[in-house]
Amino acid sequence: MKSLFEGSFPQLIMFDLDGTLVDSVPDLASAIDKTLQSLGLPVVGETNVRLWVGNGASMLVERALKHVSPVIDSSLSGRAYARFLNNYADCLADKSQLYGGVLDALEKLYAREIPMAIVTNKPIAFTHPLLTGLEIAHFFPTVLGGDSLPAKKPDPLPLNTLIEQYGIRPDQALMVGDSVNDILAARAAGCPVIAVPYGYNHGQSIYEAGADKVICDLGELLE
Ligand SMILES: O=C(O)COP(=O)(O)O
Ligand SMILES: [Mg+2]
Repeated sequence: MKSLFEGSFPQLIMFDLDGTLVDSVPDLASAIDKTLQSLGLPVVGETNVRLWVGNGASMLVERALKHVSPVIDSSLSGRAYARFLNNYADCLADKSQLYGGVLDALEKLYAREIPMAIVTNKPIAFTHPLLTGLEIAHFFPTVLGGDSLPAKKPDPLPLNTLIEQYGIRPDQALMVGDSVNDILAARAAGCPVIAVPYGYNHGQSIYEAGADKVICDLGELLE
């Protein structure tokens, strides 16, 4: 990471959440399948949900509905979304787990006093309980969810907002994420971006998505 920052460390690291720090798909898939079942629709399972995460909860529900139902009207969408919100609230930290190496890397970055923030497209109402459930909330004084601001990734607004809040230049911040949305947002904000290949990028390889670097373990951020 130092080579990206000419021998020093970034003054702010903005982490994506789902697919970067946390494998949240098992719980998202449970909530989606419970929602579909309650509407008399077929379930879709984890493998499909893994391809659909990354553009927020309402897009996830829309993608699941499109997969199972030839006709989707706004009433079905509305009911499905409301049920999904309830179902996911009930299970969001049941099976979700930090990826290997994440806790150790966060502890070491925290010990080096590098400010860290969360920039996720997950609704903020789910983000805080998930961070608390995984016992990593204390690392992140600032947390932006997909509905915290008028626009979410790939729009650069959340990143720009944090960069301004911390009073730094875009090239002094670093985005770390698993999807093309993270990379597009970072590019539009003018900040460097490191990607991880183990998360959710809509079934596409992240290696061709234009990150400055791809790392397999967040521990590499300390090298
Ligand atoms: O809810 C989502 O779409 C996932 O969000 P994230 O990958 O931006 O954390
Ligand atoms: Mg992600």
